[in-house]
Amino acid sequence: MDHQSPVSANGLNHWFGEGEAKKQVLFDVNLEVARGSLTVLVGPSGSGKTTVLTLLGCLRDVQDGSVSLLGHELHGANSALLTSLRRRLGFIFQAHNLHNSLTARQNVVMGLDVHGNVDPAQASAAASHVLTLLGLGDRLDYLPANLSGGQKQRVAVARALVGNPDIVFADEPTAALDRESGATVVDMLKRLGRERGTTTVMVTHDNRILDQADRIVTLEDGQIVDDTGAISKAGRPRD
Ligand SMILES: Nc1ncnc2c1ncn2[C@@H]1O[C@H](COP(=O)(O)OP(=O)(O)OP(=O)(O)O)[C@@H](O)[C@H]1O
Repeated sequence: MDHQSPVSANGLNHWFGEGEAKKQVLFDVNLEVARGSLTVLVGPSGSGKTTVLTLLGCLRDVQDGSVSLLGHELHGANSALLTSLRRRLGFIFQAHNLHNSLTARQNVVMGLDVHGNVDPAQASAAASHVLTLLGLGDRLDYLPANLSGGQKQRVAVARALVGNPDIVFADEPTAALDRESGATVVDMLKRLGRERGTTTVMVTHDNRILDQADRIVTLEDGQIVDDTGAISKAGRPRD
């Protein structure tokens, strides 16, 4: 049915700044991600990981080269297309941006708002379900102020996943999590990959995730210098 890679970059270059200060930060990045896989971007600070993630996730305009997302070219895409594509994506960032006046469950329901008319009872049930899977079944009606950092991060993960996104983009999603919570999040992403074909692209330094990744792409100075794990394989080759 869907033989196309859900996300790919071809000859991707990117610059920040203007005039004298203009600086190229990505150089000819080529990447094709397999549906349902967990791909991890690693590399030193400043190597371009977040820039790649935000370009693939249509959070930044493509300046040069091509990004194909769910079969659509992002270079030159109009805002209507970008908006409709973003509805099919889930984002997990380190700064979890929860609404402080809303409960955990209400925050997760917000993740469904982009989908328009969702029955409130169904939305609430879906939010409860995902939060429970992430070990927060007894915290549904807590405000963020009464949750730990790790619990808040799991609420943010639930919010990203509740709408059944086709692709999840995550930037250090487990940094604030203890071992067990981190494992729960990764297990869930892997399971969604197997069962629903959800594709995850993640920036992380977390060794526990590297062990589970189907593919590890290493960036240095804006270039891919290593790419471990073939697109057609479900499991990363072990060395
Ligand atoms: N908004 C911006 N304006 C100017 N330069 C930027 C901007 N964002 C990133 N950069 C520069 O682009 C390069 C790549 O940054 P990026 O954040 O993508 O790297 P990273 O690998 O994600 O780093 P980290 O691991 O520290 O988050 C760095 O040199 C950074 O200083």
